[in-house]
Amino acid sequence: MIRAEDLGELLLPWLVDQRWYRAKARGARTLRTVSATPLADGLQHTMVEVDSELYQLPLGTRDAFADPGAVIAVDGGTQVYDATLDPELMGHLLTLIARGAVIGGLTFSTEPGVTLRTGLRARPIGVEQSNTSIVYGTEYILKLYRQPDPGPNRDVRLHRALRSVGSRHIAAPLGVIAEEGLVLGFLQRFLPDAVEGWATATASVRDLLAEADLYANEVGGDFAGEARRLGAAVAQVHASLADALGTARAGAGAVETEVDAMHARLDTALAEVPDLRGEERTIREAFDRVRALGGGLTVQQVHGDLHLGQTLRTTNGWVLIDFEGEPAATPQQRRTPRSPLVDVAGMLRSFDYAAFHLLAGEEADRQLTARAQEWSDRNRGAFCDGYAEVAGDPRDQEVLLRALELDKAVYEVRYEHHNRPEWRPIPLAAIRRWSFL
Ligand SMILES: Nc1ncnc2c1ncn2[C@@H]1O[C@H](COP(=O)(O)OP(=O)(O)O)[C@@H](O)[C@H]1O
Ligand SMILES: O=P(O)(O)O[C@H]1O[C@H](CO)[C@@H](O[C@H]2O[C@H](CO)[C@@H](O)[C@H](O)[C@H]2O)[C@H](O)[C@H]1O
Repeated sequence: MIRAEDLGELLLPWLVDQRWYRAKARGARTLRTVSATPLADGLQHTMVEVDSELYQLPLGTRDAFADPGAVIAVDGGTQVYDATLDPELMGHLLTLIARGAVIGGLTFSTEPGVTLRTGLRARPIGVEQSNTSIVYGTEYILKLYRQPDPGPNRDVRLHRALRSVGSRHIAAPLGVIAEEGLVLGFLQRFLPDAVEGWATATASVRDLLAEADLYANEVGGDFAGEARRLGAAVAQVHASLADALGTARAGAGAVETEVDAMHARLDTALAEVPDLRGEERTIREAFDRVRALGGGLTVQQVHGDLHLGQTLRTTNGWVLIDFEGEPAATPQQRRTPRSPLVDVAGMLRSFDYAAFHLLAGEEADRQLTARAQEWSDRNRGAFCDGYAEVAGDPRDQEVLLRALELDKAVYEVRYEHHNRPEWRPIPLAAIRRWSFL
């Protein structure tokens, strides 16, 4: 058995370097192996506690692993590495799910009625992610939650709920890996023809910025039709979630709690990012206007962390992925029903990101800024039009929508500050633009 403690000195800096390691700013000091389960020759499933937070770490061991860059440590002449990078070892996981295996405390299961094909070539998806996903052939994708949530897994629960009412806008859930009630892995249908919404949207922005003399509706890569269809798809997902899991009326007390939470998130962001201070008053006023709405709000389960990177355009329309909810929220907060406008606000912010990301860090150019603004307005509008074709027009709830967008932008300023400082000007500039309205 490999004990993470024995690899401590090498494992800790490696962990802090991983995109999925959440407490980057704090670093990592202590390490404890919580469970170590051999799953196959050279594959050990490991749960470790890093400074009292639980992480999932499948470890591989070989005399010499093909990718020397992936090696974490050498233990008595054997290389120890991140097993998610080893196609053969990841192939075992699919076999275990297909068989419904139980090994130690780990259970592998398929969803009712699902029969899996095994022996498919496994490959890591290879994009920067919060978790780690492995693709099997062109058929399945397995997400391994790096920091699994205690209690019911929201991603799995919401996918099952959407599946139960026949939603066309998700990738079908196929199987689960769990340990003592903790969901560690989620297998879904892979959509091989899918293109990320972020990629298609930003290609369209590039087209526009390259065409000095054409308007957004005249360039080849106009995105407004897609933005409208995406708006309709998001509204349909909201309707399906309401069908499957119900809606509720959040009374005045719950609205107060929501507004207080926005202020608290702003307090945290202000303490970490002083650049926000100039905008504090405008943001707080926008939050407080929500208190005056009275009458309460209709709330339900929503996506919770919706942006263009969580949308896939397939030949059959738009699909939403990753229903874990906002990474910075606690599991309890993520489970609390919220207004569907939370997702609308997330998408509207994302159109603004797509429009302005090419200009971040550049000397302000009035012409390019105006073009980016044109793209943003056109596509934000089209998204709301599409949403309104299926449900109420989100723009009719202007006060709430504005507060939620600002709340999201504050979250983004903090997110970028810690993860991509060069992108921090994108949400900051958006907040400043609103400040001058
Ligand atoms: N069903 C799927 N079919 C095709 N690609 C997918 C599918 N699910 C996820 N992806 C790809 O994997 C990436 C990461 O998936 P996601 O669920 O967002 O993981 P994470 O929680 O790690 O961010 C997505 O951005 C998308 O490119
Ligand atoms: O890792 P997740 O997908 O759960 O979400 C986190 O990372 C996102 C960045 O990948 C971040 O999204 C922000 O950047 C996007 C462009 O890369 C943009 O489309 C989003 O609108 C913007 O919020 C997300 O906020 C964060 O939770």
